[in-house]
Amino acid sequence: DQLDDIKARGELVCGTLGTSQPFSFQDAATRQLVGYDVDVCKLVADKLGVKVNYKLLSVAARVPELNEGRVDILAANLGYSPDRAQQIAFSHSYYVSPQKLMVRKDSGLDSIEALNGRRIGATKGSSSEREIKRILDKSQVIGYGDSSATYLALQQKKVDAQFASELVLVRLVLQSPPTAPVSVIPKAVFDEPWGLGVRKSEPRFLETVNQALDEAEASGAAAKLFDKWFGPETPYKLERSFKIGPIAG
Ligand SMILES: NC(=O)CC[C@H](N)C(=O)O
Repeated sequence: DQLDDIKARGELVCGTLGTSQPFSFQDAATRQLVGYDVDVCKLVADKLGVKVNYKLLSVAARVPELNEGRVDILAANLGYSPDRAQQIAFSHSYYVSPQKLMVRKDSGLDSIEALNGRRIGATKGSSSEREIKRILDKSQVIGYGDSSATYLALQQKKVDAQFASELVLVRLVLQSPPTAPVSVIPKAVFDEPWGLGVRKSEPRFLETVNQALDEAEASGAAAKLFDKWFGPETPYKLERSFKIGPIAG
């Protein structure tokens, strides 16, 4: 099975985004791929005693690349949703993402309810795109290739709001200060657990992945990784509000 294959090969092929600071991105100084998703995948490789080979994927390509066997595992901002869980298996959750709406300040739109019936931009193929259609069911949801393209559409007034993970939104504003000032509506639309993705046909591999995550939780290594990427020394200054564990499906 896949677990034996990976060990024999000596390499875990991990699909990640590569464009999503602080989850997976190129370090400006070293040019290395770094981030929380990158480190979490490395925990799994270490448990298996193999090296990791990262493959960069778009948001929409993640599930097909996994199911067609071109990567072993996804560590790619992958949010749990019931319909996605029909297609792939999720590991225990290693991050919980508040999902938020960002608007232009001059729009006067300042609540989740005010956006129902408006145009909302989200990344094509993301759980954000799918879920916001369901929750704000009077809205027109427009999909863009990635979060930067959606952000541009918000700036250009092609959409009234952008829906994404809080840190994706924070990062967009830090990276390219808006020409039109924006604000994030403080109340989360929902909290999305993120997991590693594996093929449904590989329960033994999934079991080992979960062991690696659970061991990192028990040893404190997972909390350390959280602090490294999101803690007081980072621009985000977040406190860890979750523990690694099974996703309540
Ligand atoms: N833009 C993104 O990073 C998309 C991530 C989103 N949480 C998803 O799983 O689809």
